[in-house]
Amino acid sequence: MSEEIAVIPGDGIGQEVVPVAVDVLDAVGDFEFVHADAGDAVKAETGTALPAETREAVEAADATLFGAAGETAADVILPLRSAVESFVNIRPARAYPGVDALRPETDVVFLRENTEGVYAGHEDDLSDDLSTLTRVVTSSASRRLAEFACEFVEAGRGPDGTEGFTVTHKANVMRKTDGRFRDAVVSVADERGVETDEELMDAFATRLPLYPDDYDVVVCPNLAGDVLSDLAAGLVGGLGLLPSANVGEERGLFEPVHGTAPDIAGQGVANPGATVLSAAMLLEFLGYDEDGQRVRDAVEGVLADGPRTPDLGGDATTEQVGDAIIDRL
Ligand SMILES: NC(=O)c1ccc[n+]([C@@H]2O[C@H](COP(=O)([O-])OP(=O)(O)OC[C@H]3O[C@@H](n4cnc5c(N)ncnc54)[C@H](O)[C@@H]3O)[C@@H](O)[C@H]2O)c1
Ligand SMILES: CC(C)[C@H](C(=O)O)[C@@H](O)C(=O)O
Repeated sequence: MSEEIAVIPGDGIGQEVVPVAVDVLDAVGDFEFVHADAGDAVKAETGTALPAETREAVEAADATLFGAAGETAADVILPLRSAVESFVNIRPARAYPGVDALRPETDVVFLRENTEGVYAGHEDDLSDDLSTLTRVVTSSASRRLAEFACEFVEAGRGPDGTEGFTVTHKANVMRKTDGRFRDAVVSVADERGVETDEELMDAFATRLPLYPDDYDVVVCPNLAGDVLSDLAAGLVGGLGLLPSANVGEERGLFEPVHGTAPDIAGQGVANPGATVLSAAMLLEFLGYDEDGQRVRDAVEGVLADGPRTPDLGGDATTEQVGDAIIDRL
């Protein structure tokens, strides 16, 4: 292994959890790490939240590990997702043995459209009283996401080797935009013979907590994927456990779903699980499936036996949990 990995801790607990994930990657491989800055602190210092050299480091690297940015998050992570040309954000949410979860049966993977929707829209103040936002949906991006979703389930990458997926949307109201999204996704799945079911996203938000067993892979528009994956985090033990992979044709950016957690930042007690699990996704993206699985097993072992950080009812520090994960490796 000699791949180059760009490492951007960012702000808040990003500075605490990313070093743990780098140590984990270092323990299983021989990577070249290129450190780069982004976020609120670098903006305060230099006037820009995303320096050109950081973007260049991400474009040059084989993969990127990102922590979180604060107020400037949208100015950092959205351009970085596009710097790796990622069209899908994979967000697995599962409960782990030993972790007190609201819904221990939860095992669901969100495949979030990563380029469009309101995130690609233009926001305007048109008067003292009126602000507007446009929403962008193309058949091509929706079809590309659907192709990925089909390949994902065909390759058995979904929970329990599921062979189909759920598509969630609000095409009953946003008939043009979500209608286009829904039609494109369903027609690709039909062409490929992949089974789908559809659910309006408001009903989905009720049904997921009630019947988590009913869902394995969920394909959703960009904003819906953001909100629904956080909802799922609440079912499995919190944001400290949700990793994500922004995947493009050639490059990927891996980040926890959580943000900078200002309420606990600086205390050294953030749960590094989400970021270490993101590093496991990075390893798999680079083709090191066995190492990715080893990391996942180590995290799972520590979650089961402890030590655990306070968000999971323990009293361990980030560093102690990191050391325990590395001991298992
Ligand atoms: N990708 C990103 O960079 C990203 C993502 C989300 C939010 N943000 C930014 O983060 C800042 C804070 O946002 P927020 O408070 O809404 O969301 P958050 O994810 O930072 O925190 C929400 C809650 O979850 C807890 N939490 C999150 N991660 C945790 C971890 N690893 N271990 C233990 N507890 C954890 C926090 O303590 C907090 O109570 C905002 O400025 C927001 O813009 C950035
Ligand atoms: C901070 C924000 C731009 C980001 C998003 O909406 O994608 C965050 O909520 C996330 O889930 O990573």
